[in-house]
Amino acid sequence: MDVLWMVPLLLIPLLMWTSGAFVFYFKKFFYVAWMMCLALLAIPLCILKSGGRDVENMRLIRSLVRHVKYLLGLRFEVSGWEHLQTEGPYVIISNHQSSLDVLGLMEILPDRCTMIAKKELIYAGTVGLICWLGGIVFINRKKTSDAKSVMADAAETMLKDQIRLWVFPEGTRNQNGDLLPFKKGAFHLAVQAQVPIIPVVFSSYRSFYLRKEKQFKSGTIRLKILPKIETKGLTSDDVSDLCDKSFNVMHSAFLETSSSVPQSNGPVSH
Ligand SMILES: CCCCC/C=C\C/C=C\CCCCCCCC(=O)SCCNC(=O)CCNC(=O)[C@H](O)C(C)(C)COP(=O)(O)OP(=O)(O)OC[C@H]1O[C@@H](n2cnc3c(N)ncnc32)[C@H](O)[C@@H]1OP(=O)(O)O
Ligand SMILES: CCCCCCCC/C=C\CCCCCCCC(=O)OC[C@@H](O)COP(=O)(O)O
Repeated sequence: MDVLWMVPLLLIPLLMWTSGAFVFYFKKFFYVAWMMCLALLAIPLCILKSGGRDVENMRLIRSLVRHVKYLLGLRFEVSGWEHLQTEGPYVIISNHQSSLDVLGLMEILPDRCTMIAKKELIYAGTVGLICWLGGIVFINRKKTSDAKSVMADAAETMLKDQIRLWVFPEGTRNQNGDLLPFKKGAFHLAVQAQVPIIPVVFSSYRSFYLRKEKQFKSGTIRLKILPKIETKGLTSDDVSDLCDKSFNVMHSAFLETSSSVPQSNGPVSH
């Protein structure tokens, strides 16, 4: 009789373990904690290697992050590698569903490529510091004039230092099953630097990751690299059309890749 009260005590952890919500919180916590630890390891290595803030640090960051997908049960299927075989600077644009996008980004990140990110990211502990060391360009989304001026400087730096920049033109994370309308910054940047745009599409995460429903299963992400869009000879008057054209090709690719993503059921093989 005395031991009967222990049954719920044993059952509760068992139920939590098998419940989707427990797995969701566990995986999210693990992801953040692991990235923080990796960043802690990367900080001294980057400082020793490059002496401080340098886009070359992204090589080391990329190699340290690549295994994380296995720990979370995620698999990437990449197509269109040939479109990244472009010399010199360019702007990569991609959709943005979650902080998990960093894993896909690191799968295909070309050399000398860094990102544009919201300035709040710099306060994310060791991750913030590693972002700064990796040369990430921080913008204040609430002050368009500041963001524009930082991006104008970035256009000059791209050309001077032969740097590629990755921008999330939706301007925020979005998991509504579609793309948000694009902000214009990435297109002004490409036109100002007169460099091509390479669109990249992540298929929908909804088959394995649902933030509101607290679901985080194993799953497959299709990463489609699309043909470059030239900006040579374009001016600021062409930015709206360029933005619409980029949105349309990415929207079609998003719908196409998302409809054919394999459903996730338990662990995946790699
Ligand atoms: C080893 C262990 C490591 C562990 C850690 C692992 C990894 C770390 C490393 C990497 C991690 C990287 C992760 C990065 C993720 C970051 C994701 C983000 O932060 S997304 C959010 C930030 N990004 C953006 O917001 C970019 C997109 N936004 C824009 O481009 C915006 O346009 C804007 C510049 C912010 C302005 O915003 P606004 O809301 O005002 O947008 P509009 O587009 O409507 O523009 C208004 C108006 O201004 C004109 N405009 C816009 N930009 C420019 C410009 N550059 N020059 C000139 N004019 C500009 C625009 O045309 C509009 O005018 P009009 O209406 O007349 O056309
Ligand atoms: C002092 C400690 C603070 C802890 C903060 C934890 C930080 C997260 C740590 C690890 C996560 C892995 C790396 C992620 C970088 C992801 C960046 C990202 O995706 O930012 C969100 C931003 O694009 C859009 O934000 P909004 O949805 O517009 O707002």
